[in-house]
Amino acid sequence: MVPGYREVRQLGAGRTGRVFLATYQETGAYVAIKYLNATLRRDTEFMDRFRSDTHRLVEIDSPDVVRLYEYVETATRAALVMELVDGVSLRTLLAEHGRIAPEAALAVVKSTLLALAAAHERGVAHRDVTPGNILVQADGTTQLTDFGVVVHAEEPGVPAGSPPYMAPELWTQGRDGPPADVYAAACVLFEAVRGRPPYRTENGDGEQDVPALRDKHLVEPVPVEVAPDTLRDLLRRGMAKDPAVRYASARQFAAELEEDAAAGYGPDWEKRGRRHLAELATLLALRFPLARTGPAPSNGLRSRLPRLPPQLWVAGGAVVAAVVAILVSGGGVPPGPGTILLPPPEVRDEPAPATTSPAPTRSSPAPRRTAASPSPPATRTAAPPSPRPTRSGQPGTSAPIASVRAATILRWNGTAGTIGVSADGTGAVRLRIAYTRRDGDGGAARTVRQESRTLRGRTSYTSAVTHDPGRVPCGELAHVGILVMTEPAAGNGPQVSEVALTGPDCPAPPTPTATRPAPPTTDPSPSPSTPPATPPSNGPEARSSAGPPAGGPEARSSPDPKAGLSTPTLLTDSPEPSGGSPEPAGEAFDGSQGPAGESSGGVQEPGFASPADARPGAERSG
Ligand SMILES: Nc1ncnc2c1ncn2[C@@H]1O[C@H](COP(=O)(O)OP(=O)(O)OP(=O)(O)O)[C@@H](O)[C@H]1O
Repeated sequence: MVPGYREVRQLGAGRTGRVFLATYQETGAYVAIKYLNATLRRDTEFMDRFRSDTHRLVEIDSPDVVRLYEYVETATRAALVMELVDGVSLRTLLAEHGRIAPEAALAVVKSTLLALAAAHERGVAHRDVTPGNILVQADGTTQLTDFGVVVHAEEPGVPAGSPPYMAPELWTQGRDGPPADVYAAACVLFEAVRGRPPYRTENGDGEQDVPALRDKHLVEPVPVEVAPDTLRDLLRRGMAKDPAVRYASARQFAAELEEDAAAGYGPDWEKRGRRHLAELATLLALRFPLARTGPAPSNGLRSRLPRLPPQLWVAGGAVVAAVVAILVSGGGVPPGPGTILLPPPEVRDEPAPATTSPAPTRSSPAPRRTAASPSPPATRTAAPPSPRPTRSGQPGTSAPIASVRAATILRWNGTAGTIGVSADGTGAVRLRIAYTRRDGDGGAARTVRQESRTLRGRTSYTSAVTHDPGRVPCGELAHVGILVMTEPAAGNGPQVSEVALTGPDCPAPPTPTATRPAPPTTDPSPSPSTPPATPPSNGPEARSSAGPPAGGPEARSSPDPKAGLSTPTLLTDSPEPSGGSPEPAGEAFDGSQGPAGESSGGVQEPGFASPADARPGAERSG
């Protein structure tokens, strides 16, 4: 383990190394640490270039780039300590949801291009722009990671990179650089709206036929005809075979994308795109690094297993057993000559952001240090950084906002529940709630309803929710879930809870020997007109409970026939030490509660697509 950090668990492994969730011991802040694999470490040409890139990468302070805090190299390890992004990769999102709406694709690629521009302007190329290196957070913002970490394909003579995204000049001259990054970003734009990269060649075993793929990149026209009209020019120029015909820079591409997107989808295209991404990402919230972990410990690591639903609650994918082991410690990285210590994670107090439009600026890193000793630099002594810098990214909100410490599902039984929110200030907090249903034991969860509420004027809120879970057929099982997130994002991340409701017993089949009609019986299944929130005594029964992934009291499910009778109102409030705010209610509904995808007052933001809208065939084309 890198000195000064404590490993929590492995987040994943790819072709270039393994990534761990870790905490910075001194402050408890979460970070992600990537260990480069041995093949890369043995490649001296790669290492020389990479080392020099890291010196420039550590200086990039852009909301679109995953911040590099430290690069630590010893004789046996090379580790990148990075900002932890509590989200999923675009690759995972596309694998689960298929293609995404054009506005969402444009929003991702705009952010990616701005990230590339920030790096290019410092003389660093990414070299491997793929959906796997774009991380999507619960608020729909995205960040680009893995700059310069690129491997050679298995085939001899194939340049380093990911073949589905490699520009012609890379194939023919091995020329990487900004134009090749622009090409790859355009390929990602195509993939986001089509659900597959622009060129595909698979041999019989489902593996890529790399030489055939090379030929397609070199000669086959860009398949713009299958893309929405608005995107066609962008794809044509972004993926031009000749780098001289391509956009001159990532920044120019971003500017033209912005223009075309506004012309094709209206001025609020980005807001809609981010909301769409936010919804798709939060449906995968149990895959977020912190969903399994809980809030950052203030001092050291809390040694406890996360409380999790027994099954991963995801849409569009198989339900997988979530067996999580927390790895409390890892092998130590022996300090030695050659250790390079770059600036440590930024240490910040966490004032509530003053405005919502730009992402908070991260302070410039401290001057770079080179040290042979593992002792932390002097700048590591201040207060803890936040678990993740809360990016504002709250499109459309203009009221002052608070920073949200935690959102907790205090109670959830499938028809009613209680959500607690604590904030550091009295500014507005948007509470977003999605309700899901999954029938049977397997299957995918689908969002059946979503709502949002604005909380303001207090620092602590308790908000009641009610929900009609729908009918559960006799003898069957339905899993009814609630997903809670806030804007700004809560320090403990999105919260989820799911309960299983069982339908009533099925009536026994009539016996064939009966000679006269049986006396009338009550239909054990609730009729569709049964009031939703008052399940009959033989109605759906909550069979199991699932606690929130982290923090706060566990959501216990118990059948509560009275639950849900009350209108969703609010709220209790913790007294302010200053004597309390004269402000009235802390919660204001900013819309009604309608089925997902329905336009219902202020809840469904214009163009806030439901997951169904994102599925193939639902695209808007120019
Ligand atoms: N800064 C980060 N914050 C949170 N998760 C991260 C971060 N960096 C990487 N991850 C996650 O760690 C996992 C492994 O990442 P890694 O970059 O090693 O593999 P990859 O991108 O899947 O493949 P490749 O190495 O081929 O690029 C992925 O699930 C990725 O989303």
